[in-house]
Amino acid sequence: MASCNSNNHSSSPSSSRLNRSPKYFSTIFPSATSAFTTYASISASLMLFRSIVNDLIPYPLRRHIWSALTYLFSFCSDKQTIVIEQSDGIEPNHVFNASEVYLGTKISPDTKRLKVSKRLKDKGLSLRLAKGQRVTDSFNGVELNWRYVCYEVEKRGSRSDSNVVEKRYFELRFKKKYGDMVLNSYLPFVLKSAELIESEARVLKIHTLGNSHYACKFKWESIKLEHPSTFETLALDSELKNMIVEDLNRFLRRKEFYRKVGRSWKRGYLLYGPPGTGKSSLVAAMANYLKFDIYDLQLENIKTDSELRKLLLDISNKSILVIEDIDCSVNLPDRPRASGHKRSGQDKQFTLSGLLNFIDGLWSSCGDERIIVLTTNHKDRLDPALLRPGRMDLHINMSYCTMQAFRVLASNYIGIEGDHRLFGDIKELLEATKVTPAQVAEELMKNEDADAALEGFVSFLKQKKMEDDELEKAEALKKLEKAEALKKLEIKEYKEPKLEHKSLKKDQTMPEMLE
Ligand SMILES: Nc1ncnc2c1ncn2[C@@H]1O[C@H](COP(=O)(O)OP(=O)(O)OP(=O)(O)O)[C@@H](O)[C@H]1O
Ligand SMILES: [Mg+2]
Repeated sequence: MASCNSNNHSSSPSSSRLNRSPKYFSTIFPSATSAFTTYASISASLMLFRSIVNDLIPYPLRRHIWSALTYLFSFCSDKQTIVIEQSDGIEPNHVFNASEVYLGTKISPDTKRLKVSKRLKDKGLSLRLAKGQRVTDSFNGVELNWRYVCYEVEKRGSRSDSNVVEKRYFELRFKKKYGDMVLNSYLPFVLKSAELIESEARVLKIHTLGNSHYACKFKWESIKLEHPSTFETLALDSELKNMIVEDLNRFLRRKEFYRKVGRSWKRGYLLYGPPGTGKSSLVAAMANYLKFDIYDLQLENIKTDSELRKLLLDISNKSILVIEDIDCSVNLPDRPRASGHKRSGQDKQFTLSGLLNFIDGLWSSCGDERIIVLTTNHKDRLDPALLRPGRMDLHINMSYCTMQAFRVLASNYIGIEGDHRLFGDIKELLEATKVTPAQVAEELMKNEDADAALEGFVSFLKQKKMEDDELEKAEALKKLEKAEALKKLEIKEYKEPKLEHKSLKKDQTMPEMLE
Protein backbone atom coordinates (compact mmCIF):
# COMPACT_ATOMS: atom_id res chain seq x y z
CA MET A 1 0.00 0.00 0.00
CA ALA A 2 1.23 3.46 -0.76
CA SER A 3 1.72 5.56 2.31
CA CYS A 4 2.81 9.08 3.01
CA ASN A 5 6.45 9.09 3.91
CA SER A 6 6.89 12.16 6.10
CA ASN A 7 10.74 11.62 6.15
CA ASN A 8 11.00 12.32 2.43
CA HIS A 9 9.50 15.78 2.88
CA SER A 10 12.09 18.52 2.20
CA SER A 11 12.15 21.66 4.36
CA SER A 12 10.97 23.82 1.48
CA PRO A 13 7.52 22.66 0.36
CA SER A 14 7.50 24.77 -2.81
CA SER A 15 10.88 23.49 -4.04
CA SER A 16 9.94 19.88 -3.22
CA ARG A 17 6.71 20.26 -5.25
CA LEU A 18 8.70 21.37 -8.27
CA ASN A 19 11.46 18.79 -8.02
CA ARG A 20 9.43 15.64 -7.55
CA SER A 21 9.92 12.94 -10.18
CA PRO A 22 7.11 10.82 -11.75
CA LYS A 23 8.44 7.86 -9.72
CA TYR A 24 7.88 9.87 -6.56
CA PHE A 25 4.23 10.45 -7.54
CA SER A 26 3.73 6.79 -8.30
CA THR A 27 4.95 6.03 -4.76
CA ILE A 28 2.66 8.62 -3.13
CA PHE A 29 -0.47 8.07 -5.29
CA PRO A 30 -1.16 4.57 -6.57
CA SER A 31 -1.75 4.22 -10.27
CA ALA A 32 -5.34 3.80 -11.51
CA THR A 33 -4.72 0.08 -12.10
CA SER A 34 -3.41 -0.58 -8.63
CA ALA A 35 -6.25 1.49 -7.07
CA PHE A 36 -8.79 -0.53 -8.98
CA THR A 37 -7.09 -3.80 -7.96
CA THR A 38 -7.15 -2.74 -4.30
CA TYR A 39 -10.82 -1.72 -4.55
CA ALA A 40 -11.73 -5.01 -6.25
CA SER A 41 -9.94 -7.07 -3.64
CA ILE A 42 -11.58 -5.13 -0.75
CA SER A 43 -15.04 -5.50 -2.32
CA ALA A 44 -14.46 -9.22 -2.95
CA SER A 45 -13.39 -9.70 0.68
CA LEU A 46 -16.43 -7.74 1.91
CA MET A 47 -18.77 -9.75 -0.29
CA LEU A 48 -17.20 -12.97 0.94
CA PHE A 49 -17.51 -11.76 4.51
CA ARG A 50 -21.13 -10.77 3.92
CA SER A 51 -22.08 -14.07 2.38
CA ILE A 52 -20.37 -15.95 5.25
CA VAL A 53 -22.29 -13.79 7.75
CA ASN A 54 -25.52 -14.32 5.81
CA ASP A 55 -24.95 -18.08 5.74
CA LEU A 56 -23.96 -18.40 9.36
CA ILE A 57 -26.27 -15.88 11.04
CA PRO A 58 -29.99 -16.23 10.33
CA TYR A 59 -31.88 -13.15 9.19
CA PRO A 60 -33.90 -12.53 12.39
CA LEU A 61 -30.67 -12.64 14.44
CA ARG A 62 -28.98 -10.25 11.99
CA ARG A 63 -31.88 -7.86 12.39
CA HIS A 64 -31.56 -8.01 16.15
CA ILE A 65 -27.83 -7.36 15.98
CA TRP A 66 -28.46 -4.43 13.67
CA SER A 67 -31.15 -3.04 15.97
CA ALA A 68 -28.83 -3.44 18.96
CA LEU A 69 -26.05 -1.57 17.14
CA THR A 70 -28.48 1.16 16.10
CA TYR A 71 -29.66 1.37 19.70
CA LEU A 72 -26.07 1.72 20.97
CA PHE A 73 -25.23 4.39 18.41
CA SER A 74 -28.42 6.28 19.21
CA PHE A 75 -26.93 7.22 22.60
CA CYS A 76 -24.19 9.15 20.86
CA SER A 77 -26.59 10.77 18.37
CA ASP A 78 -28.67 13.91 18.85
CA LYS A 79 -31.32 12.38 16.59
CA GLN A 80 -34.52 10.58 17.48
CA THR A 81 -36.38 8.10 15.30
CA ILE A 82 -40.05 7.26 15.30
CA VAL A 83 -41.09 4.00 13.66
CA ILE A 84 -44.55 3.93 12.14
CA GLU A 85 -45.50 0.36 11.29
CA GLN A 86 -48.17 -0.59 8.81
CA SER A 87 -50.17 -2.54 11.34
CA ASP A 88 -50.16 -3.18 15.05
CA GLY A 89 -50.57 -6.89 14.34
CA ILE A 90 -54.35 -6.83 14.31
CA GLU A 91 -55.60 -3.58 12.87
CA PRO A 92 -54.09 -1.35 10.18
CA ASN A 93 -52.19 1.58 11.63
CA HIS A 94 -53.98 4.77 10.69
CA VAL A 95 -50.81 6.85 11.12
CA PHE A 96 -48.98 4.66 8.58
CA ASN A 97 -51.73 5.09 5.98
CA ALA A 98 -51.90 8.81 6.62
CA SER A 99 -48.10 9.14 6.34
CA GLU A 100 -48.16 7.29 3.03
CA VAL A 101 -50.81 9.63 1.64
CA TYR A 102 -49.16 12.74 3.04
CA LEU A 103 -45.67 11.86 1.79
CA GLY A 104 -47.15 11.28 -1.68
CA THR A 105 -47.46 15.08 -1.84
CA LYS A 106 -43.89 15.67 -0.61
CA ILE A 107 -42.17 13.76 -3.37
CA SER A 108 -39.53 15.93 -5.00
CA PRO A 109 -37.90 15.57 -8.43
CA ASP A 110 -34.88 14.11 -6.57
CA THR A 111 -36.85 11.10 -5.39
CA LYS A 112 -35.42 8.27 -7.43
CA ARG A 113 -38.08 5.60 -7.18
CA LEU A 114 -41.82 6.14 -6.97
CA LYS A 115 -44.89 3.95 -6.97
CA VAL A 116 -47.69 5.19 -9.19
CA SER A 117 -51.17 3.74 -9.08
CA LYS A 118 -54.71 4.53 -10.14
CA ARG A 119 -57.85 2.55 -9.44
CA LEU A 120 -60.42 2.53 -12.21
CA LYS A 121 -62.66 5.00 -10.41
CA ASP A 122 -59.92 7.27 -9.08
CA LYS A 123 -59.79 10.82 -10.40
CA GLY A 124 -56.01 11.02 -10.81
CA LEU A 125 -52.74 9.18 -10.29
CA SER A 126 -51.65 8.49 -6.76
CA LEU A 127 -47.94 8.69 -5.97
CA ARG A 128 -46.25 6.75 -3.18
CA LEU A 129 -42.64 6.33 -2.09
CA ALA A 130 -41.00 3.13 -3.29
CA LYS A 131 -39.06 0.78 -1.03
CA GLY A 132 -36.06 2.42 0.66
CA GLN A 133 -36.80 5.94 -0.60
CA ARG A 134 -36.22 8.99 1.55
CA VAL A 135 -38.04 12.29 1.69
CA THR A 136 -37.19 15.40 3.66
CA ASP A 137 -40.03 17.52 4.99
CA SER A 138 -39.97 20.75 6.92
CA PHE A 139 -42.46 21.84 9.57
CA ASN A 140 -42.23 25.13 11.49
CA GLY A 141 -38.61 25.36 10.35
CA VAL A 142 -37.72 21.89 11.66
CA GLU A 143 -36.23 19.34 9.27
CA LEU A 144 -37.89 15.93 9.30
CA ASN A 145 -36.39 12.97 7.45
CA TRP A 146 -38.63 10.16 6.33
CA ARG A 147 -37.58 6.75 5.03
CA TYR A 148 -39.86 4.04 3.71
CA VAL A 149 -38.65 0.57 4.69
CA CYS A 150 -39.88 -2.83 3.52
CA TYR A 151 -38.52 -6.19 4.55
CA GLU A 152 -39.67 -9.75 4.31
CA VAL A 153 -40.30 -12.06 7.23
CA GLU A 154 -41.30 -15.67 7.35
CA LYS A 155 -44.74 -16.35 8.70
CA ARG A 156 -44.51 -18.03 12.08
CA GLY A 157 -43.98 -21.79 11.81
CA SER A 158 -43.56 -21.72 8.04
CA ARG A 159 -40.48 -22.57 6.01
CA SER A 160 -41.62 -22.25 2.38
CA ASP A 161 -40.99 -19.12 0.25
CA SER A 162 -44.68 -18.51 -0.39
CA ASN A 163 -45.19 -17.95 3.29
CA VAL A 164 -43.03 -14.90 3.45
CA VAL A 165 -44.84 -11.68 4.29
CA GLU A 166 -43.68 -8.18 3.60
CA LYS A 167 -43.52 -5.84 6.56
CA ARG A 168 -43.54 -2.11 5.96
CA TYR A 169 -42.86 0.87 8.10
CA PHE A 170 -41.87 4.51 7.95
CA GLU A 171 -38.91 5.86 9.86
CA LEU A 172 -39.16 9.48 10.89
CA ARG A 173 -35.88 11.06 12.07
CA PHE A 174 -35.45 14.47 13.59
CA LYS A 175 -33.44 16.25 16.27
CA LYS A 176 -34.22 14.89 19.74
CA LYS A 177 -35.17 18.28 21.10
CA TYR A 178 -38.16 18.43 18.72
CA GLY A 179 -39.66 15.15 20.00
CA ASP A 180 -42.63 16.84 21.71
CA MET A 181 -43.32 19.07 18.76
CA VAL A 182 -43.31 16.08 16.37
CA LEU A 183 -45.70 14.04 18.53
CA ASN A 184 -48.05 16.86 19.48
CA SER A 185 -48.06 19.03 16.37
CA TYR A 186 -46.37 17.45 13.37
CA LEU A 187 -48.00 14.00 13.40
CA PRO A 188 -51.50 15.41 14.04
CA PHE A 189 -50.81 17.77 11.13
CA VAL A 190 -49.87 14.78 8.93
CA LEU A 191 -53.11 13.00 9.93
CA LYS A 192 -55.25 16.05 9.19
CA SER A 193 -53.51 16.73 5.87
CA ALA A 194 -53.95 13.12 4.76
CA GLU A 195 -57.64 13.32 5.63
CA LEU A 196 -58.01 16.44 3.50
CA ILE A 197 -56.07 14.95 0.58
CA GLU A 198 -58.15 11.78 0.71
CA SER A 199 -61.43 13.61 0.90
CA GLU A 200 -60.41 15.73 -2.11
CA ALA A 201 -59.58 12.66 -4.13
CA ARG A 202 -62.44 10.60 -2.78
CA VAL A 203 -64.77 8.93 -5.24
CA LEU A 204 -68.25 9.08 -3.80
CA LYS A 205 -70.46 6.05 -3.97
CA ILE A 206 -74.12 5.37 -3.74
CA HIS A 207 -74.99 2.11 -2.03
CA THR A 208 -78.28 0.37 -2.61
CA LEU A 209 -79.61 -3.00 -1.55
CA GLY A 210 -78.64 -5.67 -4.05
CA ASN A 211 -81.40 -7.43 -5.96
CA SER A 212 -79.78 -10.82 -5.87
CA HIS A 213 -79.88 -12.01 -2.34
CA TYR A 214 -78.52 -15.09 -0.69
CA ALA A 215 -80.71 -16.79 1.92
CA CYS A 216 -83.14 -13.86 1.62
CA LYS A 217 -80.48 -11.49 2.96
CA PHE A 218 -79.97 -8.25 1.10
CA LYS A 219 -76.51 -6.73 0.90
CA TRP A 220 -75.26 -3.27 0.03
CA GLU A 221 -74.03 -2.89 -3.54
CA SER A 222 -72.32 0.28 -4.63
CA ILE A 223 -71.74 2.28 -7.75
CA LYS A 224 -69.97 5.58 -8.29
CA LEU A 225 -72.10 8.57 -7.33
CA GLU A 226 -71.98 11.00 -10.21
CA HIS A 227 -74.93 13.20 -9.30
CA PRO A 228 -74.03 16.73 -10.42
CA SER A 229 -76.23 18.48 -7.87
CA THR A 230 -74.38 20.95 -5.65
CA PHE A 231 -75.47 23.78 -3.38
CA GLU A 232 -74.59 26.17 -6.24
CA THR A 233 -76.94 24.46 -8.69
CA LEU A 234 -79.71 23.93 -6.16
CA ALA A 235 -82.62 26.33 -6.58
CA LEU A 236 -83.49 27.24 -3.04
CA ASP A 237 -84.04 30.52 -1.26
CA SER A 238 -80.61 31.71 -0.22
CA GLU A 239 -81.60 31.96 3.44
CA LEU A 240 -82.66 28.33 3.54
CA LYS A 241 -79.60 27.24 1.56
CA ASN A 242 -77.22 29.10 3.88
CA MET A 243 -78.96 27.71 6.91
CA ILE A 244 -78.53 24.12 5.64
CA VAL A 245 -74.86 24.64 4.73
CA GLU A 246 -74.14 26.25 8.09
CA ASP A 247 -75.93 23.40 9.87
CA LEU A 248 -73.77 20.85 8.03
CA ASN A 249 -70.58 22.78 8.82
CA ARG A 250 -71.53 23.02 12.47
CA PHE A 251 -72.20 19.29 12.54
CA LEU A 252 -68.75 18.53 11.09
CA ARG A 253 -66.99 20.89 13.49
CA ARG A 254 -68.65 19.59 16.62
CA LYS A 255 -67.22 16.12 17.15
CA GLU A 256 -65.96 17.09 20.60
CA PHE A 257 -69.21 18.83 21.46
CA TYR A 258 -71.28 15.73 20.68
CA ARG A 259 -68.96 13.65 22.86
CA LYS A 260 -69.13 16.18 25.68
CA VAL A 261 -72.91 16.31 25.79
CA GLY A 262 -73.19 12.53 25.46
CA ARG A 263 -74.83 12.40 22.04
CA SER A 264 -73.81 10.21 19.17
CA TRP A 265 -72.29 12.17 16.31
CA LYS A 266 -75.29 12.07 14.01
CA ARG A 267 -77.70 14.50 12.45
CA GLY A 268 -81.18 13.82 11.13
CA TYR A 269 -82.98 15.82 8.44
CA LEU A 270 -86.59 15.45 7.39
CA LEU A 271 -87.16 16.85 3.91
CA TYR A 272 -90.80 17.34 3.05
CA GLY A 273 -92.58 18.89 0.10
CA PRO A 274 -94.34 18.10 -3.18
CA PRO A 275 -92.68 15.93 -5.87
CA GLY A 276 -90.05 17.74 -7.93
CA THR A 277 -89.06 20.33 -5.35
CA GLY A 278 -85.51 19.02 -5.02
CA LYS A 279 -85.49 16.68 -2.02
CA SER A 280 -83.32 14.06 -3.74
CA SER A 281 -81.23 16.79 -5.35
CA LEU A 282 -80.58 18.25 -1.89
CA VAL A 283 -79.39 14.86 -0.61
CA ALA A 284 -76.97 14.60 -3.56
CA ALA A 285 -75.79 18.18 -2.95
CA MET A 286 -75.15 17.32 0.71
CA ALA A 287 -73.15 14.23 -0.28
CA ASN A 288 -71.07 16.20 -2.78
CA TYR A 289 -70.48 18.99 -0.29
CA LEU A 290 -69.49 16.74 2.62
CA LYS A 291 -67.83 14.09 0.42
CA PHE A 292 -69.98 11.48 2.13
CA ASP A 293 -71.23 8.27 0.54
CA ILE A 294 -74.98 7.79 0.19
CA TYR A 295 -76.76 4.68 1.46
CA ASP A 296 -80.18 4.52 -0.15
CA LEU A 297 -82.32 2.27 2.04
CA GLN A 298 -85.50 0.90 0.52
CA LEU A 299 -87.56 -0.19 3.47
CA GLU A 300 -89.83 -2.36 1.31
CA ASN A 301 -87.02 -4.91 1.18
CA ILE A 302 -86.53 -5.20 4.91
CA LYS A 303 -88.38 -7.99 6.66
CA THR A 304 -87.15 -7.91 10.23
CA ASP A 305 -85.54 -5.60 12.76
CA SER A 306 -82.45 -7.77 12.89
CA GLU A 307 -82.06 -7.55 9.09
CA LEU A 308 -82.28 -3.78 9.36
CA ARG A 309 -79.74 -3.79 12.19
CA LYS A 310 -77.24 -5.82 10.16
CA LEU A 311 -77.59 -3.56 7.15
CA LEU A 312 -77.21 -0.42 9.21
CA LEU A 313 -74.13 -1.80 10.95
CA ASP A 314 -72.55 -2.30 7.52
CA ILE A 315 -72.79 1.41 6.78
CA SER A 316 -69.47 3.21 6.87
CA ASN A 317 -68.75 6.41 8.74
CA LYS A 318 -68.95 9.68 6.82
CA SER A 319 -72.14 8.64 5.12
CA ILE A 320 -75.69 9.76 4.50
CA LEU A 321 -78.42 7.22 5.08
CA VAL A 322 -81.46 8.14 2.98
CA ILE A 323 -84.93 6.72 3.31
CA GLU A 324 -87.03 8.23 0.54
CA ASP A 325 -90.82 8.56 0.72
CA ILE A 326 -90.91 7.32 4.29
CA ASP A 327 -94.69 7.77 4.41
CA CYS A 328 -95.42 5.28 1.66
CA SER A 329 -92.31 3.13 1.37
CA VAL A 330 -93.58 0.72 3.96
CA ASN A 331 -96.55 0.37 6.19
CA LEU A 332 -94.68 0.50 9.45
CA PRO A 333 -96.55 -1.14 12.26
CA ASP A 334 -96.55 1.00 15.36
CA ARG A 335 -95.04 -0.03 18.66
CA PRO A 336 -97.94 -1.77 20.46
CA ARG A 337 -98.94 -3.71 17.37
CA ALA A 338 -95.36 -4.58 16.57
CA SER A 339 -94.82 -6.28 19.90
CA GLY A 340 -97.52 -8.74 18.96
CA HIS A 341 -96.02 -9.41 15.50
CA LYS A 342 -93.85 -12.43 16.02
CA ARG A 343 -93.04 -15.11 13.55
CA SER A 344 -92.71 -18.51 15.04
CA GLY A 345 -89.03 -19.16 15.77
CA GLN A 346 -88.00 -16.05 13.88
CA ASP A 347 -87.19 -12.44 14.59
CA LYS A 348 -89.75 -9.88 15.39
CA GLN A 349 -91.15 -8.23 12.25
CA PHE A 350 -89.53 -5.02 11.08
CA THR A 351 -91.06 -2.25 13.13
CA LEU A 352 -91.07 1.49 13.39
CA SER A 353 -89.46 1.18 16.80
CA GLY A 354 -86.62 -0.82 15.19
CA LEU A 355 -86.02 2.06 12.85
CA LEU A 356 -86.30 4.69 15.56
CA ASN A 357 -83.80 2.76 17.63
CA PHE A 358 -81.27 3.45 14.95
CA ILE A 359 -82.23 7.03 14.64
CA ASP A 360 -81.83 7.92 18.26
CA GLY A 361 -81.90 4.83 20.45
CA LEU A 362 -79.04 2.76 21.82
CA TRP A 363 -78.06 1.45 18.39
CA SER A 364 -77.57 4.97 17.15
CA SER A 365 -74.22 5.08 18.95
CA CYS A 366 -72.73 2.70 16.36
CA GLY A 367 -70.68 4.73 13.92
CA ASP A 368 -69.65 8.34 13.66
CA GLU A 369 -70.27 11.25 11.37
CA ARG A 370 -73.54 9.91 10.06
CA ILE A 371 -76.40 11.82 8.57
CA ILE A 372 -79.90 10.40 8.27
CA VAL A 373 -82.30 11.92 5.78
CA LEU A 374 -85.95 11.01 5.53
CA THR A 375 -87.99 12.40 2.66
CA THR A 376 -91.73 12.60 2.25
CA ASN A 377 -94.33 14.27 0.08
CA HIS A 378 -96.84 14.17 2.93
CA LYS A 379 -95.50 15.22 6.30
CA ASP A 380 -99.02 15.03 7.72
CA ARG A 381 -99.16 11.29 7.03
CA LEU A 382 -96.06 10.48 9.07
CA ASP A 383 -96.26 8.62 12.32
CA PRO A 384 -96.06 11.21 15.13
CA ALA A 385 -93.22 9.12 16.62
CA LEU A 386 -91.03 10.24 13.70
CA LEU A 387 -91.89 13.87 14.21
CA ARG A 388 -91.37 14.01 17.95
CA PRO A 389 -88.97 16.80 18.97
CA GLY A 390 -85.36 15.73 18.95
CA ARG A 391 -85.90 12.80 16.59
CA MET A 392 -85.16 14.52 13.29
CA ASP A 393 -82.97 17.49 14.12
CA LEU A 394 -84.12 19.67 11.26
CA HIS A 395 -87.39 19.67 9.30
CA ILE A 396 -86.82 21.28 5.90
CA ASN A 397 -89.76 22.39 3.81
CA MET A 398 -88.94 22.02 0.11
CA SER A 399 -91.56 24.16 -1.50
CA TYR A 400 -92.67 25.51 -4.86
CA CYS A 401 -90.38 27.69 -6.94
CA THR A 402 -89.91 31.25 -5.71
CA MET A 403 -88.41 34.11 -7.73
CA GLN A 404 -85.09 33.69 -5.91
CA ALA A 405 -84.98 29.99 -6.73
CA PHE A 406 -86.01 30.77 -10.31
CA ARG A 407 -83.00 33.08 -10.73
CA VAL A 408 -80.69 30.18 -9.82
CA LEU A 409 -82.36 27.95 -12.40
CA ALA A 410 -82.27 30.71 -15.04
CA SER A 411 -78.57 31.12 -14.45
CA ASN A 412 -77.91 27.35 -14.53
CA TYR A 413 -80.07 26.46 -17.50
CA ILE A 414 -79.96 29.48 -19.81
CA GLY A 415 -77.03 31.45 -18.44
CA ILE A 416 -78.89 34.59 -17.33
CA GLU A 417 -76.95 36.13 -14.46
CA GLY A 418 -78.57 39.53 -13.93
CA ASP A 419 -82.04 40.78 -14.79
CA HIS A 420 -84.25 40.23 -17.83
CA ARG A 421 -87.19 42.19 -19.22
CA LEU A 422 -89.50 39.20 -18.56
CA PHE A 423 -88.46 38.73 -14.92
CA GLY A 424 -91.17 41.16 -13.71
CA ASP A 425 -93.96 39.11 -15.35
CA ILE A 426 -92.38 35.88 -14.18
CA LYS A 427 -92.24 37.13 -10.58
CA GLU A 428 -95.96 38.02 -10.63
CA LEU A 429 -96.92 34.74 -12.23
CA LEU A 430 -94.76 32.70 -9.82
CA GLU A 431 -96.53 34.40 -6.92
CA ALA A 432 -99.92 33.68 -8.46
CA THR A 433 -99.38 30.02 -9.35
CA LYS A 434 -97.56 27.00 -8.01
CA VAL A 435 -94.79 25.39 -10.07
CA THR A 436 -92.04 23.11 -8.84
CA PRO A 437 -88.36 23.69 -9.66
CA ALA A 438 -88.54 20.43 -11.66
CA GLN A 439 -91.27 21.94 -13.88
CA VAL A 440 -89.29 25.17 -14.30
CA ALA A 441 -86.17 23.20 -15.24
CA GLU A 442 -88.11 21.21 -17.79
CA GLU A 443 -89.53 24.36 -19.41
CA LEU A 444 -86.17 26.16 -19.52
CA MET A 445 -84.58 23.16 -21.19
CA LYS A 446 -86.99 23.36 -24.12
CA ASN A 447 -85.08 26.14 -25.86
CA GLU A 448 -81.37 26.87 -26.13
CA ASP A 449 -82.00 30.57 -26.80
CA ALA A 450 -82.47 32.39 -23.48
CA ASP A 451 -85.14 34.86 -24.72
CA ALA A 452 -87.14 32.15 -26.43
CA ALA A 453 -86.84 29.91 -23.35
CA LEU A 454 -88.14 32.69 -21.09
CA GLU A 455 -90.98 33.58 -23.45
CA GLY A 456 -91.94 29.91 -23.54
CA PHE A 457 -91.79 29.84 -19.77
CA VAL A 458 -94.06 32.89 -19.43
CA SER A 459 -96.66 31.24 -21.70
CA PHE A 460 -96.34 28.07 -19.64
CA LEU A 461 -96.95 30.04 -16.43
CA LYS A 462 -99.95 31.87 -17.93
CA GLN A 463 -101.44 28.59 -19.09
CA LYS A 464 -100.73 27.08 -15.68
CA LYS A 465 -102.36 30.04 -13.96
CA MET A 466 -105.48 29.72 -16.14
CA GLU A 467 -105.70 26.03 -15.32
CA ASP A 468 -105.17 26.75 -11.63
CA ASP A 469 -107.88 29.45 -11.71
CA GLU A 470 -110.30 27.08 -13.40
CA LEU A 471 -109.46 24.39 -10.92
CA GLU A 472 -109.97 26.85 -8.11
CA LYS A 473 -113.31 27.92 -9.55
CA ALA A 474 -114.38 24.31 -9.95
CA GLU A 475 -113.34 23.61 -6.39
CA ALA A 476 -115.13 26.70 -5.13
CA LEU A 477 -118.23 25.59 -7.04
CA LYS A 478 -117.95 22.14 -5.57
CA LYS A 479 -117.66 23.64 -2.13
CA LEU A 480 -120.65 25.83 -2.77
CA GLU A 481 -122.69 22.88 -4.00
CA LYS A 482 -121.63 20.91 -0.96
CA ALA A 483 -122.55 23.77 1.29
CA GLU A 484 -125.93 24.10 -0.39
CA ALA A 485 -126.53 20.39 -0.14
CA LEU A 486 -125.66 20.58 3.55
CA LYS A 487 -127.96 23.54 3.99
CA LYS A 488 -130.83 21.61 2.37
CA LEU A 489 -130.09 18.69 4.62
CA GLU A 490 -130.08 20.94 7.62
CA ILE A 491 -133.38 22.46 6.60
CA LYS A 492 -134.81 19.02 6.12
CA GLU A 493 -133.47 17.90 9.49
CA TYR A 494 -134.79 21.07 10.98
CA LYS A 495 -138.21 20.43 9.49
CA GLU A 496 -138.43 16.78 10.47
CA PRO A 497 -138.25 17.32 14.23
CA LYS A 498 -141.09 19.85 13.70
CA LEU A 499 -143.08 17.14 11.99
CA GLU A 500 -142.28 14.82 14.85
CA HIS A 501 -143.47 17.46 17.20
CA LYS A 502 -146.59 17.89 15.13
CA SER A 503 -147.19 14.19 14.97
CA LEU A 504 -146.72 14.09 18.72
CA LYS A 505 -149.24 16.81 19.00
CA LYS A 506 -151.42 14.81 16.70
CA ASP A 507 -150.96 11.83 18.99
CA GLN A 508 -151.74 13.95 21.90
CA THR A 509 -154.80 15.29 20.23
CA MET A 510 -155.94 11.84 19.31
CA PRO A 511 -157.45 11.06 22.69
CA GLU A 512 -158.93 14.48 22.68
CA MET A 513 -160.50 13.69 19.34
CA LEU A 514 -161.53 10.33 20.61
CA GLU A 515 -163.19 11.99 23.46
N1 LIG B 1 -84.59 22.86 -5.92
C1 LIG B 1 -84.12 22.41 -7.10
N2 LIG B 1 -82.99 22.93 -7.61
C2 LIG B 1 -82.50 22.51 -8.77
N3 LIG B 1 -83.07 21.55 -9.51
C3 LIG B 1 -84.20 21.00 -9.04
C4 LIG B 1 -84.75 21.40 -7.81
N4 LIG B 1 -85.86 20.66 -7.60
C5 LIG B 1 -85.98 19.85 -8.63
N5 LIG B 1 -84.99 20.04 -9.51
C6 LIG B 1 -84.83 19.34 -10.79
O1 LIG B 1 -85.90 18.42 -10.90
C7 LIG B 1 -85.44 17.08 -10.90
C8 LIG B 1 -86.28 16.28 -9.90
O2 LIG B 1 -85.99 16.75 -8.61
P1 LIG B 1 -85.86 15.80 -7.34
O3 LIG B 1 -85.81 14.38 -7.74
O4 LIG B 1 -84.74 16.31 -6.52
O5 LIG B 1 -87.22 16.10 -6.63
P2 LIG B 1 -87.85 15.40 -5.36
O6 LIG B 1 -88.34 16.47 -4.47
O7 LIG B 1 -86.91 14.43 -4.79
O8 LIG B 1 -89.08 14.64 -5.98
P3 LIG B 1 -89.84 13.33 -5.41
O9 LIG B 1 -90.67 13.80 -4.25
O10 LIG B 1 -90.70 12.92 -6.56
O11 LIG B 1 -88.82 12.34 -5.05
C9 LIG B 1 -84.00 17.11 -10.52
O12 LIG B 1 -83.27 16.21 -11.27
C10 LIG B 1 -83.58 18.52 -10.83
O13 LIG B 1 -83.10 18.58 -12.14
MG1 LIG C 1 -86.92 12.31 -4.58
